[in-house]
Amino acid sequence: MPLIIAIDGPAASGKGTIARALAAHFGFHHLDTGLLYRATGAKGGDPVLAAQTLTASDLTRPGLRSAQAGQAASRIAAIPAVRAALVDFQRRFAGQEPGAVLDGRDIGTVICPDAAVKLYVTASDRTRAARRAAELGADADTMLKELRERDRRDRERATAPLRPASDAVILDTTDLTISDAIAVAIAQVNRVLT
Ligand SMILES: Nc1ncnc2c1ncn2[C@@H]1O[C@H](COP(=O)(O)OP(=O)(O)OP(=O)(O)O)[C@@H](O)[C@H]1O
Ligand SMILES: Nc1ccn([C@@H]2O[C@H](COP(=O)(O)O)[C@@H](O)[C@H]2O)c(=O)n1
Repeated sequence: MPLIIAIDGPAASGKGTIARALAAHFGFHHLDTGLLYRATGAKGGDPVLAAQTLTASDLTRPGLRSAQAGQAASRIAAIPAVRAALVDFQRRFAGQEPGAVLDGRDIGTVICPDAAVKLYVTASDRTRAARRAAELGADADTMLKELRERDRRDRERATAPLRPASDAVILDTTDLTISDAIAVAIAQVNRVLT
């Protein structure tokens, strides 16, 4: 049985950083599920058709990490048929041996409700905005507005809203360095493995 690690949380909380580090540490596969929504939003046209026909090359389109691509992703992510079109791919990915780490918004609640480890990674919105501003070379106040708007949309949508699974461990990275946050996450997985 593959071991599944589900990592959810709001924008720029450090999910991807932790997910990549866990996958490298344990030799697991990693899927940034946000990229599926970013690529779907960036394709344009009918978003349901875009999700149904998503290809590997769509995931390498330039500009997918931009704030605009994040906003477009969160709009199309509220459409139930878009989400439904992406479920099978994510579940198949999660089923790979020896294990997989998936990060997103609904991994522990909808995609992999039986995941062995569930982390909900968060941080204060100002901290997240400052980190994202530094990453993109953007203004922190603009990023704060963008993150708040996206988080609100993600939390308030009717289908698969952003929320911690009832059995998720909350990992607040506001006052943690990247290496401290990774160490806490590794310890959490080791608790399940031993
Ligand atoms: N504990 C931390 N301390 C300082 N910076 C961090 C920390 N964790 C992550 N970062 C930085 O914050 C930024 C956002 O992190 P990351 O991309 O991992 O977040 P995310 O939750 O995956 O974002 P998104 O929701 O957009 O996919 C990156 O530049 C990353 O290097
Ligand atoms: N499992 C997921 C992952 C992402 N989304 C939506 O995509 C947007 C972009 O995600 P990032 O992780 O790259 O920031 C995000 O704001 C969500 O709207 C999702 O719904 N479910």
